[in-house]
Amino acid sequence: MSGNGVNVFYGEKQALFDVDLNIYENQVISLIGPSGCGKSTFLRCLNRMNDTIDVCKVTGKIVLDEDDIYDKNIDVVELRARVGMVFQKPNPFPKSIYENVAYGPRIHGMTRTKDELDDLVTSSLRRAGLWEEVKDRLDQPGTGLSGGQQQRLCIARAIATQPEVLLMDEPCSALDPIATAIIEELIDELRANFTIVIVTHSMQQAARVSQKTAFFHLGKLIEEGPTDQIFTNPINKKTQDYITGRIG
Ligand SMILES: Nc1ncnc2c1ncn2[C@@H]1O[C@H](COP(=O)(O)OP(=O)(O)OP(=O)(O)O)[C@@H](O)[C@H]1O
Repeated sequence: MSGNGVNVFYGEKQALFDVDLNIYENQVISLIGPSGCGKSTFLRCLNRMNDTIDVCKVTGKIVLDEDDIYDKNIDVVELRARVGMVFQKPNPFPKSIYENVAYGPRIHGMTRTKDELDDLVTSSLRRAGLWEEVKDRLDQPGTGLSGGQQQRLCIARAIATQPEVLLMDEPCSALDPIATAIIEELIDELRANFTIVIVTHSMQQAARVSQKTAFFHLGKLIEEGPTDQIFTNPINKKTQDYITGRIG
């Protein structure tokens, strides 16, 4: 997936300026930068989540495989199945654990029989590292799980539609250190099957989970590259200032 010359405006205010970024398959890329620099705005462009904000206008081109995702013929519901999203605060539906995961495959007609749907729910919960903890209570409400379990349920829900790309907007910010460590391990495992874009405020987290890192500042993509290089040998002075704590 890639963004080319992406600009985003909220009314008169421009939030992103001419961003070019390639997102490579089966890698985790972290978007980092000080508060308000446009990380979440860019993330939300990738599955047209910004469409839900009236005053928001996106220009430029974002391509998934060969498809321009802002083309008028793109079905946005289908796009969001191909580019799934996990939010900052776990937000399971007020439904059973099973139904949370079965919802997407059902509305997208991905399975033909109940057995197939059961298999998909099971495999999604397994991949999200939650199966062992919930297999005996699939009919209980998702909202009854712990915060970390709820976030893994949301990950299971997002991967149940077999997306190509998974977007994560500060997925651990509402979690304790143990739940965070579990999610970070999971992100590393999921990389085998999905491309992951994660917004994080934690440079330690970016260093732990991602192969690529992109640094944003005041709406501009300042620098991107292999995570090791960004954190040990950044080219741009602004990146250096950020990673050493001088800005942000
Ligand atoms: N719905 C909105 N309406 C108007 N302006 C917005 C909206 N969402 C974001 N902005 C503005 O766009 C800019 C970028 O915001 P964005 O949330 O993308 O930054 P961020 O880097 O993700 O910040 P944070 O780390 O604090 O979440 C900010 O100036 C913000 O105030």
